[in-house]
Amino acid sequence: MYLGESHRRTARHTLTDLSPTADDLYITDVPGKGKGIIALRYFQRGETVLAEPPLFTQGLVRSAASVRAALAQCPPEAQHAFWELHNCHPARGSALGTFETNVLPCGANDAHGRVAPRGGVFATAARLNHGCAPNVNNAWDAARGVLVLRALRDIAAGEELTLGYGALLARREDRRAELRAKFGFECACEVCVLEGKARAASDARRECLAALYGAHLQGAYGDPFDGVGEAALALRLLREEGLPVYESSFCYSGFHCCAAVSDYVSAKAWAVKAFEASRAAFGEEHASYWKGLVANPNSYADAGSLGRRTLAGPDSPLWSVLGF
Ligand SMILES: C[S@@+](CC[C@H](N)C(=O)[O-])C[C@H]1O[C@@H](n2cnc3c(N)ncnc32)[C@H](O)[C@@H]1O
Repeated sequence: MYLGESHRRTARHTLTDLSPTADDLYITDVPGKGKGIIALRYFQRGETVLAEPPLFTQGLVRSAASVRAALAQCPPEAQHAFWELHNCHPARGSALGTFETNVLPCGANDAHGRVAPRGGVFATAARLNHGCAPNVNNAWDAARGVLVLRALRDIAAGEELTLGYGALLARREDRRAELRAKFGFECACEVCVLEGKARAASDARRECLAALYGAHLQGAYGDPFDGVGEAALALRLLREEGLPVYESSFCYSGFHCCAAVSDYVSAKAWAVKAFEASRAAFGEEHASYWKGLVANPNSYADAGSLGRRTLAGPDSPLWSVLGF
């Protein structure tokens, strides 16, 4: 959502009443979504948008009693902030329902089934609405004990910040069904409101991405040339769908295939792209793995494991010529 100049002025007018918790963001009503967070300035891709400590955290096994006990240890203003939050699970009671509506991982949740050992509730980040083409990503900074939100792409002043709550590589009906079941809402994001041919094209791209993601996660590339071509195709589809959060995973496939056939020029180009995507989504520290491979792609464990061939980097014109 991009708010025009007049909306921004109106929104700024309400700012004084809403006491923003960060100078560059503010929380306000967003049509059809309850409250949401609006960027008050331009954020560059990879920039930290918010770093916030939790009000309190809980382990994976939690109950209304454990939430209430943790809350009782919090200062009164934190308790007040918690009770102000949305509860989309009223059947689970006010304490547990509010916690489960707003919890974000304090650790890594990933595609390999790793689940963060704790979850926390954050006064500002809890106001992030879901988007099927999210513009921020969340990562837990264990050293500082804060949740960090980073811009996945450039964000304009006046844009709403959105996070992916569920599986994004799925058709609209499947995404909506998951969000309805888990959070009780009909997604009103800019991808879900597409109709006709635009919606069919989006569904087809996401279905193709889901198939590629599943195969590449298992290293099922087939021939290395096909693996690199599929990775290039995936990057194009991700660009068209506004899904940069998956870029580094596909860059890994491109890198792996090129390094395996000793094409270190192309491997390096994939590693550079993976580094940039990983840093934007997860931060410099997380991306350090790629820094080493940019400098020395031949230090990769599977480097040179297949016969020598020349493939191509992610931005090679070859891929569009060949229809990838
Ligand atoms: C974690 S809260 C987000 C902040 C919330 N809007 C509020 O007012 O505090 C999750 C709830 O926000 C609403 N929501 C989030 N994303 C939405 C979307 N894309 N479309 C419609 N409602 C959404 C739903 O009511 C959902 O249960």
